[in-house]
Amino acid sequence: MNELKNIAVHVQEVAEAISAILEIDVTIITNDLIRIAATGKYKRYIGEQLPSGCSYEYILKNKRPESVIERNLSDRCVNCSFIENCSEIANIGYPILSKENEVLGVIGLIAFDKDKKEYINENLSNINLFLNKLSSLLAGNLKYEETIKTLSLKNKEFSNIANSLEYGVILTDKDKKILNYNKKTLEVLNCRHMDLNNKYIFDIFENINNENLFENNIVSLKEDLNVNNEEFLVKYMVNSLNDDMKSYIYQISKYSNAILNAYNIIDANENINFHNILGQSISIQNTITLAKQISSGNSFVMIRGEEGTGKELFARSIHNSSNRADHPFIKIDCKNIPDNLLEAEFFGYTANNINGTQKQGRIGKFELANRGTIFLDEITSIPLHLQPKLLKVLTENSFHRLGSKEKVNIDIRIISSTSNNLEEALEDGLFMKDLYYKLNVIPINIPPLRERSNDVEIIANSKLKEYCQILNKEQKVFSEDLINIFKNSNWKGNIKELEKVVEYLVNICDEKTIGPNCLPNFFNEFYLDNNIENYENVNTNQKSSLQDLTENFEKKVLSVYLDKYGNSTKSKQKIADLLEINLSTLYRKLYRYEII
Ligand SMILES: Nc1ncnc2c1ncn2[C@@H]1O[C@H](COP(=O)(O)OP(=O)(O)OP(=O)(O)O)[C@@H](O)[C@H]1O
Repeated sequence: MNELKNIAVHVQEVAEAISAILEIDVTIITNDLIRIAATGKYKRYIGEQLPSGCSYEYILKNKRPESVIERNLSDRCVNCSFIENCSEIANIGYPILSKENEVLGVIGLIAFDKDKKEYINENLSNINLFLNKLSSLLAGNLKYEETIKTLSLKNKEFSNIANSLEYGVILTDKDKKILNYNKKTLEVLNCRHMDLNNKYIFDIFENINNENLFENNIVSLKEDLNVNNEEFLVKYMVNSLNDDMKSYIYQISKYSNAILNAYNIIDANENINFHNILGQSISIQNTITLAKQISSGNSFVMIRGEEGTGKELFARSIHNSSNRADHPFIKIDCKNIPDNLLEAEFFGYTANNINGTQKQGRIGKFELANRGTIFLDEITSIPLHLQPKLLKVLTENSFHRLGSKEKVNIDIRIISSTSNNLEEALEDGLFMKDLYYKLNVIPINIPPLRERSNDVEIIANSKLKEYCQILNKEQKVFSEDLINIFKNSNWKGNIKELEKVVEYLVNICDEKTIGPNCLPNFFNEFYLDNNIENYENVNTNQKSSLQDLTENFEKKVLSVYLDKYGNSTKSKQKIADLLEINLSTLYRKLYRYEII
């Protein structure tokens, strides 16, 4: 589309102005020979195409002004398809050129009688000068129009971006007077337009710090806006061309939401559920059934089990199956947070001003978990002095942030866990009995892996599949021998440990079938230490002679040593030495058990 058409109204005004000054008819055409403005006779032809071969075509082509003073003598008119009907006796045309020297159209002055023809003829150079100025003016207007349109589009784009943001954005001038804000601002601050219009940023926030650019300021609202007593994270940026041309952008989010979002990003909790808990053994199936049964209630749950048995997995599954699932699941690692920091971790603290130094407040995990679940991991590590406070909070469903007198009401479900001997801690007075009763409403015990060796194969194979995918390796399988070793291992670290061994094997074993030869040394040692001498593994229900059992055990010992030290003659000599038998005795036994 020709750009002049975008400013057609303005072009017509220019045409009228020229005509009024020079008292000559004016027409303005585009570079595709469409008349977009005209005065006098030609006004009714606005919008129509000019005849082909007309004198303006030359101007468009040559980008130079032209004048036709003697129509019938001019070679500019001989090719014109309208020549027979044309009543013009003289004209002058001036090209409208852009800054880039592109021709946009032509301004034409037309004489229909002798007087006007003479006027043109006598004032040719002055008229040209005048038209030159007008042509530049029109081209300039076009640029201006384009700039305005681009700016309006940009403005729209920025305002749409600002309105799609998840946080509030306030724009102020250099004196911090509010100029604009996005829709989210009203929602985040829970206020109305009238609370922000014609206000300064200091009229909105209580203790906004103007020094810390780009830093998050924790601020609260001024008293009259302060409905929910919430705190906000405010970050601000300066836009500046010079000292006078300066504005500020304030990015505002609710403090609790900001922290919670950060948790949600770090903590990919939402997909974990009971279907993630593997195992067919009766003991784990019973545990899952119980956990499912109690998940919908609000009663506190205490999960007990050795290290790595899946306590957290159960806790998350319970939360995600409960009607709290849409609210946070927040884990507090009681064992790894120093005693003196645990209380602040639980309940948070308020901003204070010590020795003139502003200390920012911090929201506690109990506040963050409101309406959700707190998973208190390893509760026996909660220091004695904190236990009565915790009991009080859980009884009253409210607490105070450290340094604050204000009560914060909460609605949370506690799932606690321990892998320690809690009875011993109770006996020794290291854990308050009342707190224990409060937390232990529904006890869930997770059996260790060694008591459900049938689950080992399922879990090992499932983790193998998972790690092959994670580590981008071809799908591998475990050999039967390796599965047997796994089944007979002690797994002190339970599933967590099995998982690590599987991860190790996927990393280092290149073969498709992973056998015992890939096992790490530490595993062999662990296995030897814990299993060969582990007589608990003897199946007492099976009817076997002592000789059979002994031979079985002997075969197992020899296999494990062969796996560990290898099958070469030198290795066999080493095994014989270690087991304090002759090399020939070792060979005899290997042949007998068919493991050579
Ligand atoms: N039954 C199970 N099926 C599949 N994976 C499991 C199972 N139990 C535990 N896991 C996995 O084992 C690892 C350890 O589980 P989790 O952290 O829940 O155990 P934990 O008892 O809380 O451990 P810790 O005592 O070290 O805190 C996790 O990767 C978890 O997904």
